[in-house]
Amino acid sequence: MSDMKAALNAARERRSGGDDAEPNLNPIPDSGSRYDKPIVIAQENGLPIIDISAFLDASSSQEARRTTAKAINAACVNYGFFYLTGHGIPVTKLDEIISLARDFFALPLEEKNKIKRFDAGGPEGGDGARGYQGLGENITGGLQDMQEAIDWYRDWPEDKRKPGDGGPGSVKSLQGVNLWPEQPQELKPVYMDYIERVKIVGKALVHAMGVALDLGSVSKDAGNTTEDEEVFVRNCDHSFWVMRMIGYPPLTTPHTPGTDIDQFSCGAHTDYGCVTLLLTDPTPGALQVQLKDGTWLPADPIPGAFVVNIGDMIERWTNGLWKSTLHRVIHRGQQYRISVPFFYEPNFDAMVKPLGKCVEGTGGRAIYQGSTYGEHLLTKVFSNFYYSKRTDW
Ligand SMILES: N=C(N)NCCCC[C@H](N)C(=O)O
Ligand SMILES: O=C(O)CCC(=O)C(=O)O
Ligand SMILES: [Fe+2]
Repeated sequence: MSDMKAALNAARERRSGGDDAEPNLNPIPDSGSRYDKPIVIAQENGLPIIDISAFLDASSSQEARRTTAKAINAACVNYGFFYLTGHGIPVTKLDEIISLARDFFALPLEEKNKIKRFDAGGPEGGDGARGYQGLGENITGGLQDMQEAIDWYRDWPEDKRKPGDGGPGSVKSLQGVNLWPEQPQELKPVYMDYIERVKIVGKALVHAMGVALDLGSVSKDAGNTTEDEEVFVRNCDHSFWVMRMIGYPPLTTPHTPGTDIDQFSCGAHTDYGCVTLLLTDPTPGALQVQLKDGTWLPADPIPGAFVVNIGDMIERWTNGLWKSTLHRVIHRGQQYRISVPFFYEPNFDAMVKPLGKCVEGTGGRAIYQGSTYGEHLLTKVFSNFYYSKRTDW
């Protein structure tokens, strides 16, 4: 932990413009636009590439949809991860998202802290989950992640507040409104527009997943009205989405082969809900995905494509047929890395339990109990922050 602390302090020092400040704190990659190359449509030895356009275009044929759905099923059974193309969001828009994030993180800490996440010192005091989190504030697997970030969630309107006392696991931290930076000025309108577009892609994707599981063939005669290919679409019709804008300074401690890695940009974890649509800058070698044999595969960005992975709720709905895959970030590159995952999630109150069709297909026994997405999210949120007043770290 002391190495980690030293590294965090060194990074803070550099970013606050200490004596040995490096001039190139937050450089824009000099490779030009990341979208100046043609979109790759197939690749060897990597994650599969899925084109989602058949589920976005109302006039596409059943056959085209079936083909896409089959590819999704194979990708989800084998990896839980894939690249997504054909999403219809212009590359100029994606470039703008990354460059505005870069501009925000390059601001002085004092400016970023104007929208700091409310930290009352721990679960007992109640805390806010929305807003800016500085280096060292995020925890994964008990270790501090070398990253800073902003989290935005679906709005939680005042008149829909649930009673919450701010006690352990309280829903209070997720209620309220988002905190938006004043600088750069265009960030809020550009990101709000992006959220609307990426939600459409998320909806198409969970629709395709219902088709991929062949849920349309579930018999309604057997009194089953809750399982059909739109089951995920319905459970996400008020998606409690999360958007996270992350900045990663390069890790500072070299790793000795043969020893445990003790510093991560983001430690190994699974995502919590339905599908994550991840947009990153072109930095290679940072995001790694765990394969079934336990080895780690780099999931390097493909220009114009999202990296998509399924979350814990899809694993639960499919009774483990599709796994919510472990992934991690180890960024030892030269430049400051940006990523913007959009988590398209179920409704906060969606009850998630294994689908009958999936239970049948996985040996006949449900391996998960039912609970709501909100309950799952709350347990995660509270183990994710370094609380200022906790002393047991
Ligand atoms: N909504 C999501 N997935 N947010 C990002 C999760 C990063 C890992 C987290 N600290 C953990 O330990 O789960
Ligand atoms: O930065 C990345 O590439 C992935 C981040 C991630 O997995 C997460 O925030 O859940
Ligand atoms: Fe993740």
